[in-house]
Amino acid sequence: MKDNKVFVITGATGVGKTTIARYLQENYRMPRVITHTTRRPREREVNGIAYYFETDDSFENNHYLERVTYAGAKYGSSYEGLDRAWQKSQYITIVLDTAGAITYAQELGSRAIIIFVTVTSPSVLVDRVQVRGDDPHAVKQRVASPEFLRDMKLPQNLKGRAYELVNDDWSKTKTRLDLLVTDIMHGRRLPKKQLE
Ligand SMILES: Nc1ncnc2c1ncn2[C@@H]1O[C@H](COP(=O)(O)OP(=O)(O)OP(=O)(O)O)[C@@H](O)[C@H]1O
Ligand SMILES: Nc1nc2c(ncn2[C@@H]2O[C@H](COP(=O)(O)O)[C@@H](O)[C@H]2O)c(=O)[nH]1
Repeated sequence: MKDNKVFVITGATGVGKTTIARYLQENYRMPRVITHTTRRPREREVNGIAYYFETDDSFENNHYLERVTYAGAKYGSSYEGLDRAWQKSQYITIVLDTAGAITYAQELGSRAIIIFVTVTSPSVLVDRVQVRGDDPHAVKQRVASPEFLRDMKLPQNLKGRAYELVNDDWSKTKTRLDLLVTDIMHGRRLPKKQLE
């Protein structure tokens, strides 16, 4: 049986999780697990690509490995979504909040490679999501949520378990990702610390 792995990319809003998942998809052909949410689509977000957008009722029709509430909306990753992605590739990605990342670490053990993404100066995050085109009202609500503040810091349960990646400079981030992915694909273990 193939040694399936999922790269779990976690951290606060705007740190660059989705950008990292896209990079791994484009450069390493890693499919991203599409998760489910009840929040409204942002401009340019397409159903079945960004998320499966659900109503409160339809959200309940899936079988979730984990589910959370984040800034007032429901989010969940289904067993089916994970298996669909693993059918396409041994290495896949998923973008989760830190509560979801903790569950993945507990449930999947060494099959889950956890990457905790941060930035040195949190003030850049609002600028980044505004540049992305998020609705200013939604941004205000998001940065006031307890989940946003929580996800700025590596949770205790992930200390010594997650790779920490500072995404201030995109070209450095790509180099760090390339080194990590190559090591994982060759079965080499890096010590769990900040990726340099
Ligand atoms: N290193 C970087 N420097 C500057 N801008 C960046 C960098 N990395 C990502 N960005 C930009 O920041 C914005 C937010 O990135 P992204 O959507 O990947 O964040 P996210 O962590 O997935 O956010 P969310 O959790 O809200 O979906 C995007 O416009 C992206 O292009
Ligand atoms: N635990 C889970 N977290 C998820 C899932 N899908 C997305 N997310 C995370 O939620 C926040 C908010 O996302 P946004 O797209 O509204 O900005 C972010 O941290 C995502 O990574 C999921 O299925 N489970």
